[in-house]
Amino acid sequence: MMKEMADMLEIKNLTKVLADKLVLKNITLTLNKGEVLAVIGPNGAGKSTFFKCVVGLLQPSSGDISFAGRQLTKKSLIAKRKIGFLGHESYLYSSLSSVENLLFYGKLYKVNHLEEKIPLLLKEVGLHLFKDVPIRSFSRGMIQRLSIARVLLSEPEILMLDEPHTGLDQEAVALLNRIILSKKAAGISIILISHDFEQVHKLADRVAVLKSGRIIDTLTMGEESNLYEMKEWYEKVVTEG
Ligand SMILES: Nc1ncnc2c1ncn2[C@@H]1O[C@H](COP(=O)(O)OP(=O)(O)OP(=O)(O)O)[C@@H](O)[C@H]1O
Repeated sequence: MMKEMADMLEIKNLTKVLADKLVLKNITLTLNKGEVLAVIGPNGAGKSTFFKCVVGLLQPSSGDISFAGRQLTKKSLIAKRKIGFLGHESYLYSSLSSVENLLFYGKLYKVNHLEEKIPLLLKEVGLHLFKDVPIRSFSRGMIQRLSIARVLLSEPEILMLDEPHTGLDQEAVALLNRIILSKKAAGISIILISHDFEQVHKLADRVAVLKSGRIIDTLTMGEESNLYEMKEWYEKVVTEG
């Protein structure tokens, strides 16, 4: 039981073949409760494919994924309910308002107390003044804020955020980081894909480097770790790995 609490997500020997190419090669990773893990790596390394396999948008070619000690199967609902996935697409409906979009997803995921939760979430992401406007008029940053609200709506225990800072202004980056750190403090486990070393340094407890479909090294961040050293480590690992 203790082990189940510690290991929120356990990925063992995950592989994925796409169009005859081995895109993920034996990925083994564990995510602990309340941990922020950053996955970094060059373009095309397989980061997004890795996320899609874990959340069930892609079927892994082989390997095991367990959530709190329970194996995720092909049609597992656990992944959908417990893992909140923020990908490159917003999955939002442009003709609907913020409130309507969140109502739609809330009903889909059978979220309780939707009427109370939606205004609170829109306030949390700073969109409450635009709550009834069809989102087709939204900027990229506003869409990203609403996507974050959508992901948080079902109160996931794991957040998987694929390049969540992309397209956000400084204020929105700060807001997103506050949300990430407050969820971590509440015991939520978070995996983050990012090309932004500054944000990775601010947020991550551990950093994993994915290159050519393999995790080639990981780094545990301490109190003392600095951004410059993290970048140096990454450059070395990617050059040699
Ligand atoms: N549907 C697909 N069919 C064939 N190959 C694919 C498909 N999707 C992705 N790939 C290939 O898989 C590899 C990994 O792509 P992926 O998007 O996961 O990388 P990434 O690390 O997220 O890259 P980036 O940092 O550029 O977002 C790339 O070589 C890509 O061309």
